[in-house]
Amino acid sequence: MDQQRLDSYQRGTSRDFNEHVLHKTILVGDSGVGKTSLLVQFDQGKFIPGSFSATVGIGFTNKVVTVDGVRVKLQIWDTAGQERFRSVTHAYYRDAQALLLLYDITNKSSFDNIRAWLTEIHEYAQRDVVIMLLGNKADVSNERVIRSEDGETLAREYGVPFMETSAKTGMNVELAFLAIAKELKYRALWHPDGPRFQIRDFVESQKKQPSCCSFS
Ligand SMILES: Nc1nc2c(ncn2[C@@H]2O[C@H](COP(=O)(O)OP(=O)(O)OP(=O)(O)O)[C@@H](O)[C@H]2O)c(=O)[nH]1
Repeated sequence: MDQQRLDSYQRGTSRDFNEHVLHKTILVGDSGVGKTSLLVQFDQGKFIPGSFSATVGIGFTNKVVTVDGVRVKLQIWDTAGQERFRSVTHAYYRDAQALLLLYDITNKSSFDNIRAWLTEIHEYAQRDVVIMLLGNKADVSNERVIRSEDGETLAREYGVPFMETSAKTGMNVELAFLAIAKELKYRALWHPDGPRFQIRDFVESQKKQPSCCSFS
């Protein structure tokens, strides 16, 4: 991009915002938390139970999200949760603009490992990367072992937005990517006189809670 176009792009007056910018977004979290399923639900609007073998290494899907009339191109990378692929996935953190960090609400160790994931993210990713915490499998209420409040408390501690999702029912799946796209668009078109956008407030105002929570 030449300087003039870069300036107009940064002022938010460029018409080719979507044409030039691919926003790299990465899905991370323990093996089996539902990263591939979440991406398939977002990309294809469907859930195929038990159909995916564990992700090997890393792969990506491009998806355009329309935010306030602007098309934001997300390049969403699905990483392998298994420990043995960790050195491969670290290399991808560096130029990521957003990270969706997942745990499984029916699996305590996937939640306990979130702190270790955040330590890795802080070590390998850019300092200003957008991070969102997602408690997935919110549809499985009878096997829930992590309360929604626990996810909220952890997210507050790290200053990141949080919501529960279900790759099965689609609950909050689009919202998670929309919120990321909105934040990235806001940053790219930031202008001191422009409207402010707070991703955490947006998520809090939009997110749906699971219809039934038998766990207490
Ligand atoms: N009920 C329910 N099952 C889910 C949900 N998301 C994923 N699953 C199931 O959980 C299992 C693991 O899902 P994957 O999407 O392969 O998990 P992953 O995080 O990509 O796993 P790795 O590739 O090993 O890192 C599969 O059997 C999915 O069908 C969900 O929201 N609800």
